[in-house]
Amino acid sequence: MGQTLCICSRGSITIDNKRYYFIQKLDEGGFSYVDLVEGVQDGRFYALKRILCHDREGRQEAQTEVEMHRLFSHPNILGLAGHTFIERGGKSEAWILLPYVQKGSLWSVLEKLRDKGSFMPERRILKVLQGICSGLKAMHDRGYAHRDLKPTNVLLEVDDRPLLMDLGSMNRSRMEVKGTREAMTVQDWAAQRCTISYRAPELFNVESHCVIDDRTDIWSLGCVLYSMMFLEGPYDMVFQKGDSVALAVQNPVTIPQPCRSVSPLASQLVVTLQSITLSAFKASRLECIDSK
Ligand SMILES: Nc1ncnc2c1ncn2[C@@H]1O[C@H](COP(=O)(O)OP(=O)(O)OP(=O)(O)O)[C@@H](O)[C@H]1O
Repeated sequence: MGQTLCICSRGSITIDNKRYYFIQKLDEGGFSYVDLVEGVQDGRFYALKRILCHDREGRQEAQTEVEMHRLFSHPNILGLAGHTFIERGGKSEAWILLPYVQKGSLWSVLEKLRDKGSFMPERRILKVLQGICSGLKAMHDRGYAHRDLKPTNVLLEVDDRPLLMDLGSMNRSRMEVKGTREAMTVQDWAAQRCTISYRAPELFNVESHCVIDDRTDIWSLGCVLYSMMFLEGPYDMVFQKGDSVALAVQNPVTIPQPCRSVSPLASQLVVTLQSITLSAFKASRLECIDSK
């Protein structure tokens, strides 16, 4: 995979000896451009994610993203259709070819509901949540964490089957931090790679002796569930107002009142998910203090 590529004049590209026509731009992420392309042989649509790698580290990160897609063959994790690296003017660009998911991201679905003054029925929320949990579990079972779970990183198939995507921040779920320097490295990495309003508390101020694990994803999962229930993330407003998210995540999450359309059980679930991770985080801090 990733051996050959040519860019032809009629707006087509070749990856692994297969030709694809450029159709249109799809979206832009923080690290990439995403275009819609069509396979000449199979007539299928694909999303071509292009990541500009500024240095060797950037290239390695893109390579890791490719490997993470390859590692999983799961109904709730986006697969890989092909990839290549191209070199241009001393810089390299990673081209990651992914199956195109027409309905788009969970976030775009939530935005449309909000614009219509509508909401997501609880049954639908639970179905999507179950799929997300299943994809996350597959990652955690193999010793990896997603680290950037959020509604823009979940694609929805027409039947609402969620697909976890943007695997560029994934790494081994257990990170043992030994000393201030390592703590700063993890904290700086999290500041770049884990979206602030879905970032777990332990990644804001990384302790100098601690273990970071896959509970960071469970925190983000709680935020995603909250977004499905209230059509905005629990810390979106805090961030938009310019207040400190790092501070806000230390306190219990607030449920908008009056709490429309969701049962007390569902609101309790979001609070529980987050309090589990927050208390685990506080307990691990106490262990750190004790062991010093
Ligand atoms: N396979 C796909 N099918 C449909 N749309 C896609 C696909 N892949 C990406 N997109 C669209 O492109 C957007 C950006 O993709 P992606 O999140 O992978 O980029 P990114 O640069 O890593 O973004 P960020 O780091 O800002 O989350 C997605 O939110 C989605 O709207």
